[in-house]
Amino acid sequence: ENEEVKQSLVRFMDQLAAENVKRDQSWGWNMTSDPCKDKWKGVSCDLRLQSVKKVVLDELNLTGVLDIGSICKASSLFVFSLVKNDVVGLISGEIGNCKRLTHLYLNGNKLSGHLPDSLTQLSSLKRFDISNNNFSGKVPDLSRISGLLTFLVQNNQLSGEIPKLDFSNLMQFNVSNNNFSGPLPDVKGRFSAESWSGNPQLCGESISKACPSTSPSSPSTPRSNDSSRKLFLIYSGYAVLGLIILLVVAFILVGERKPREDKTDVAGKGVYAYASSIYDESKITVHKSEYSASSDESRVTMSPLVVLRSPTALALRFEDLLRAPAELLGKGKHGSLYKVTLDNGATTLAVKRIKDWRVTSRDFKRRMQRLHRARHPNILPSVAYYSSNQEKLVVYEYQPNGSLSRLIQGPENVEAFEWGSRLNVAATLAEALAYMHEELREDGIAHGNLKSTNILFNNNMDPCITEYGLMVLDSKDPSSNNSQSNSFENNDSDPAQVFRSFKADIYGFGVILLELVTGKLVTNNGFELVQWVNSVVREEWTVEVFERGLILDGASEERLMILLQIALKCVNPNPYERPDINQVALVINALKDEEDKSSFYQ
Ligand SMILES: Nc1ncnc2c1ncn2[C@@H]1O[C@H](COP(=O)(O)OP(=O)(O)OP(=O)(O)O)[C@@H](O)[C@H]1O
Repeated sequence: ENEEVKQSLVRFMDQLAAENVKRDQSWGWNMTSDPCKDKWKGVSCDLRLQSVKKVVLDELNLTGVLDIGSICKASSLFVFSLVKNDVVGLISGEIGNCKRLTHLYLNGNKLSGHLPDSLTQLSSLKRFDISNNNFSGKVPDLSRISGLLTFLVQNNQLSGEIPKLDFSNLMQFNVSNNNFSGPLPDVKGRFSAESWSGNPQLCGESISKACPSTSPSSPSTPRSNDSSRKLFLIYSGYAVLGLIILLVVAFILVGERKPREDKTDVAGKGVYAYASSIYDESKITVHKSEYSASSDESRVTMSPLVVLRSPTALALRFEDLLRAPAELLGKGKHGSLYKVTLDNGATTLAVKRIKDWRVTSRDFKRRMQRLHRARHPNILPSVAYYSSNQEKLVVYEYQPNGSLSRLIQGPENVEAFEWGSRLNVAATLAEALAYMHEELREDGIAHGNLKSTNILFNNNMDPCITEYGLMVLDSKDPSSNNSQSNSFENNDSDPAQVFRSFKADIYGFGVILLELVTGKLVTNNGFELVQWVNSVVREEWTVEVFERGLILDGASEERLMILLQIALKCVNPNPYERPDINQVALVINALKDEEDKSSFYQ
């Protein structure tokens, strides 16, 4: 860390009034030592970048005030935890510097005062726990933090309406025992009544308390008021009617004078307006490009693109997509992938053209809409899709930071992929897959083609699973325990087929784990890698399996071995013997916690 950051960190610790804590030589947090090299108390670093990654100061009897602006000077901070101390106040400072902060745990202190507005700037935040403190006032609008998984603020004195949040990914939520008031947000009973309890002024269906009617009419209103309101309504009715007639006449006159405008030119109308307007039209005309339909004509007629979310400020249009420069990134068994550049390079998309998917447009659309609703921060959402009888396209945002496959097998000069980060990736992916399996089991939609080229790193370098649900097992293929095919004939409702496709994901995940621990190249759906690992383990040379660099870097052999055992269970040739993803996620997350603890306290 540079001197300025170090100074801020020392200031941060001084504010915590840590003098009542015995600080021995190993404590650090002074200007004469280095947070990373000298392993300051509670500090973990990115070994390659030598930057502070985590600060965990749980249960250390710390008092004083929390100068969050100073700790945020370490802009590479991911995790900040100050659980169960006696800290009383919060100085908000430049909290926005903590751009990469994903975990903020302040629970179990005596923190009071208002929450700073700058919290809204923590756009990477996933876990937020300030429960069991004395915070008061309103919670700032956090609805733009789209990846929030945990929001725990119970046992404070917070007030105002229930804060604005993006509820779509939230898994843990509790606002109980505060002074919140007003109606509950519409979250369809996803959280138990206890999560809201202890807020006497809250109302809503989920807590069986009707909200007071907002209608202004009341029996005690004087009669004269009533009649004047009636008169006002009558006159406004006439005025609106007059205005409508005027507009219709003006519209007809203008229509007669002007030549007909291009129907599809609706840029600026907003993506959703555009999507629905073209969706209602039965057909639009587009120019053929390299990755458009296989017809030889230069102009072909197609059904429209359905836009789910737009990565650009303007509406995403199919014509633009087809006309834009496209670069072929890959041509596999299941289709091709193109990098498409729009708006003179301002927007880059990845367009997957799926080969031979025999699914009706109706079923495809239903599947894509269902996938769109099951959102998770580590699952890359599709931006748009297109379906005709000959063609299925799915559009994603282009992720410039490469895939997991590239990171594992990349040349020596790409950044070292250390053991802690590998375990982190494994735990994140397991959690994301567990979430999707839970959400989509009833619909029978598994990933279908889980492999390390389909794990991409987003702008925060968080791993994201892409192409979820775009492949389906071929029930007629006897070797389909782990091979995928698009011979899809709406088998989502066949329980045996659904079972096998979910278990094929477990196999795919097992191969990814093997890649992470061995650092070896995968070919043929990982079949050779699985064979090789099994043969080495059979000969009891298990340690030889692990990538040498990991052991040399001091990765825990015990934890490597546990991860290997999980991987081998996942790639069991018998799908019935493969574990459930929830069990897998649980064990890997426990491993990760252990790893985190050992690196915090070593
Ligand atoms: N949204 C994206 N942004 C950036 N790169 C991507 C994106 N989606 C895929 N890629 C990368 O593009 C390359 C080609 O993708 P493609 O999907 O064709 O490969 P594949 O996953 O090996 O094949 P298939 O999915 O047909 O089995 C892969 O290296 C993949 O990591």
